[in-house]
Amino acid sequence: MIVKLKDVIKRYQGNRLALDYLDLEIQKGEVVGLLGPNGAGKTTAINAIVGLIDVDEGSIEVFGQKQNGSNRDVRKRIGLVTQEVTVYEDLSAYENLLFFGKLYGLRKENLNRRIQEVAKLIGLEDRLHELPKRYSGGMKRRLNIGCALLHEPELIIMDEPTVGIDPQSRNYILEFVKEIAKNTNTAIIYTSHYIEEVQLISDRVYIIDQGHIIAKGTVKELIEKIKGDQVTLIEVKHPLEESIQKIKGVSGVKEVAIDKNTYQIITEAHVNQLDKILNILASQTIVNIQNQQSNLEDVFLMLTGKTLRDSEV
Ligand SMILES: Nc1ncnc2c1ncn2[C@@H]1O[C@H](COP(=O)(O)OP(=O)(O)OP(=O)(O)O)[C@@H](O)[C@H]1O
Repeated sequence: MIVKLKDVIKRYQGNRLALDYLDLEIQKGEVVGLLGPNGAGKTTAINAIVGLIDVDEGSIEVFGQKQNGSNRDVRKRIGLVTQEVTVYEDLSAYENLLFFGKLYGLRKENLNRRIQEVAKLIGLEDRLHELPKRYSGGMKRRLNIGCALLHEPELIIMDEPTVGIDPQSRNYILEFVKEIAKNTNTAIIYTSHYIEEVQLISDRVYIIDQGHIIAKGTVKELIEKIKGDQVTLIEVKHPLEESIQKIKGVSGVKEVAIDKNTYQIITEAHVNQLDKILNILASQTIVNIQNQQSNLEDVFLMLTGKTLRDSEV
């Protein structure tokens, strides 16, 4: 087992519970997606795994050793990509890689070989001698990730690595995470509040909400949970909060939420209550109605009664 968290509790000032009996396990070679809205506890969980914060209760083992924050051997085997980009803007990309490589104890041929390999992986081999301040946000992000990969860590942790970057860089990152997973035996923890990403790259997914794992399994297993349920999306011009309760009152309706201008409604299979629902929405201008196959977003909605997005702060 690469990582094992059991009943971990973390309280911040004011008794705010960031982790609430959190359990998490990651095996060698697995890509694990940690999916949850902003404030769910993803970063806190990562900081606890890496040993950057102390937790109040529970146990954390990394590479079979108890995590106590001061074990340098454990730190050296982890590649951490934090939410903030931490590259030196006044050093070239090459010099950044050189600097971080040395920090991890790489030397000479080994260091050079790794810089070339990583530069290729992150797609910056042609722009290695430019200053990152001339890069796009996405390129800086890729360089930042590259710096954490040089020492061939056995565990890579990426905290929302695609937030706020261009789609090209985003695809690049997703592709090379998949490539690392395929070609090496590295365990990867990838946090995100983008369902599509997690769905695309994870072997297993943990859904976290309010510091607690509310569901786990492969994407397929999670979707199985609501298999048979129907998901209906009704887009209106001006959705009304009060309609949610009314729709929930229709028999066969399991969960309702509003995402932007769209009511997301999960109903039991073979129950057709569309006419009743449309009656409730009679005073609202309907733009579009569609039925869709269930996805992880719907699993989240079923489990928490809210969409991933409306939990954002
Ligand atoms: N240093 C801190 N002091 C007090 N409260 C904190 C601190 N760090 C996090 N929290 C709180 O703990 C909870 C979990 O935060 P955390 O950053 O782990 O969530 P997250 O899922 O990573 O969200 P995000 O994607 O926004 O970073 C939130 O309620 C947050 O406000």
